[in-house]
Amino acid sequence: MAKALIVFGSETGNTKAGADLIAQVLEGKGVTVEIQDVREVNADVLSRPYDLAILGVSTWGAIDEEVQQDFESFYDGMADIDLHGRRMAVFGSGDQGYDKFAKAVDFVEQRARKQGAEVVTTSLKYHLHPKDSAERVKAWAEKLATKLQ
Ligand SMILES: Cc1cc2nc3c(=O)[nH]c(=O)nc-3n(C[C@H](O)[C@H](O)[C@H](O)COP(=O)(O)O)c2cc1C
Repeated sequence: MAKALIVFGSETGNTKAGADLIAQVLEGKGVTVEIQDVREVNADVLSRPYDLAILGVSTWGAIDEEVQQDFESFYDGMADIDLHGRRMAVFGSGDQGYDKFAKAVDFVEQRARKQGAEVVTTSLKYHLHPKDSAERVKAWAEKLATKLQ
């Protein structure tokens, strides 16, 4: 059975809600999912033998590679990890009212690629709570599940 890791950083719960929804879809497809709050892990967790690591990060300011505050040390730690051979995907909540919508997702995706990871699908960005984008979020998770077959 495929194993996926989801690590999320979430200030007000919007990215966490996405993580929960994605986990629910993957589990429904028979994937074993471990969800971790980014405050509880460091980037070394990405070296463990998951079939897919999914990173969820929200955006609080979009300058100088800014990521959600709890995610900062994990993001810094990613720079020291060889991710060749690792399969990853990235998602996160933002607010479409900002010029740079959900930019932290791009920063994390770029870092994953730079460290050698294969990013298996286009990163997912949604506005605020995923309830208004639930179908799109679920479709994204279903696409991830197909990558694990
Ligand atoms: C001070 C502040 C700055 C923010 N900056 C951005 C931004 O630059 N781009 C964006 O898309 N959203 C921005 N947001 C919106 C958050 O990303 C959005 O509320 C998101 O849903 C929070 O997700 P979380 O609860 O998972 O942390 C900002 C919010 C606050 C309060």
